[in-house]
Amino acid sequence: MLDLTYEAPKPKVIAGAKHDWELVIGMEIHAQVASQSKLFSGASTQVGSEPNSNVAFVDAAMPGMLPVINEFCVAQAVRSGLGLKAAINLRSAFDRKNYFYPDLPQGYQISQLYHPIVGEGEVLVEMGPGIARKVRIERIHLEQDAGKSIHDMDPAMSFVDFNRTGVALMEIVSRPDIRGPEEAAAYVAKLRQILRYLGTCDGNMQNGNLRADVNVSICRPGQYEKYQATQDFSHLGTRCEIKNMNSLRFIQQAIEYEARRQIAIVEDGGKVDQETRLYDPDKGETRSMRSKEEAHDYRYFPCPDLLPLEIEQAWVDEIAASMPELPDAKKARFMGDFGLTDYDANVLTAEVANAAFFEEVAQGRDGKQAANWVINELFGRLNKEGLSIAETPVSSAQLGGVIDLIAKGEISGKMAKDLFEILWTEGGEPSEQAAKHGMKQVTDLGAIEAALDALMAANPDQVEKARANARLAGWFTGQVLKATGGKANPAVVGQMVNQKLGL
Ligand SMILES: Nc1ncnc2c1ncn2[C@@H]1O[C@H](COP(=O)(O)OP(=O)(O)OP(=O)(O)O)[C@@H](O)[C@H]1O
Ligand SMILES: [Mg+2]
Ligand SMILES: [Mg+2]
Repeated sequence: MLDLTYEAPKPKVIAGAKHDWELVIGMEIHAQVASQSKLFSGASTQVGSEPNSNVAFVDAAMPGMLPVINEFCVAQAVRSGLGLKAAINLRSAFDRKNYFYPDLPQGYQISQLYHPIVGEGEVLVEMGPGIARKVRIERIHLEQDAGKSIHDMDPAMSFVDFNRTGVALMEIVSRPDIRGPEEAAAYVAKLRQILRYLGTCDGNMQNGNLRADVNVSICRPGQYEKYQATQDFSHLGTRCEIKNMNSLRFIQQAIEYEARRQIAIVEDGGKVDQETRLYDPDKGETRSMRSKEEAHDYRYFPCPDLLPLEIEQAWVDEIAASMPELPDAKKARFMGDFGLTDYDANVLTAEVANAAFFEEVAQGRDGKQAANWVINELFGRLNKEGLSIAETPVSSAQLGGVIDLIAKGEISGKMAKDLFEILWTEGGEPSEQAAKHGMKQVTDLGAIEAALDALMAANPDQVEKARANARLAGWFTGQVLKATGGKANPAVVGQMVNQKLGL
């Protein structure tokens, strides 16, 4: 495997009225666990069902109902942890996080504050070829999602849908190692990519399947290094937490706005209050939701309904043995085995299904050529039509067939594009379609020779001129190509012309 060595990108610096400021960002990502049933009940996690149709008695907090842990959700959390190179805690425990809200029938959320299932890990976030930052993961804990309040159905009433109540979430908490808006977006994108490779979260941000709480603070240059050296947070500024972001673009806008807001406060001699804020994309600003003083007292305590969660190392090892190849490893392998550029390798490994398709096309063929065809022709066309790779009308075998015809000199690169178009609309076997549509280049030496002989016989003066001046031989090549309707292979014709003219 190729060893990718990286240098760290520079932190973003914002010039205030008085000083330069650096950004410090830490994220809490809520990722919905990909699972058929909920964390503590057998109710379905299906989205788009009739409201309140996927609700077990325990989800609705009926008296006397007890939660039963879903082993598959635990396995998914372990798999996610392994994917982030994190320590797996063989013993973890659930706590009650108490608060009152209409979409939370229990009046508490079962979460893991003190003993999360996953400990420290890391994510490599690339900011360009050879430039990447390691973002440390502090922990991943399992918790229940809440239901959904619906306020827009009736002007006078509110409704509540408990279908999402009790669905398993992983809260993935990073250290404050992210140093700018672009890095923050790249971090979320990378995490999403890893989870999708692992199959532990669908990562559909629009549906809120993956959402981020973004913690932002500012500090003077040099302060962050002191924090890094000591892990002492007092070197950093006070953080504000922007809740529930589910768009990479808005995450960047919110961070930028929030940093400038904090800089203005501090340069004005004020102090940043630690508070929870919301981003309003229409106004492009964050506003306060609640300050530290108003913060919930969650009255955390160990959930008496659940025993501590004990898992065995052998089970963790079993999960580790079934891990798929992850994005960084796949990218390095594509660059090494297929000679791809950093850019092409990123594009081809962005989604695991795309990577698999590319590998089928590239196997036993020229990797760079396969990459060009997959990225420029296939992905270009899929994008234009709004189709996913699963819906492609041209299979990997068909695309491979097109590349083989070019490699054998049977069709030209230009014709190959026409052939691709035919396969896209009509389907069929590439070689047969090329023949049927008269695309195959004449590599039949007999046919080329006959055309050339006739041409030389009809133009004795041209023959003489070309023998005296080799640069005029190209005329014959051009004429033969014309005579064969552009289907002769130019290299083959050129060679034969030289040979016949004795050049
Ligand atoms: N000075 C700071 N600047 C930016 N981010 C910070 C700073 N200090 C801490 N953070 C980040 O804030 C996040 C804190 O998340 P954590 O889940 O530990 O606690 P919380 O936000 O207090 O609790 P809750 O889960 O109830 O929101 C982490 O991602 C951490 O890296
Ligand atoms: Mg948190
Ligand atoms: Mg938080």
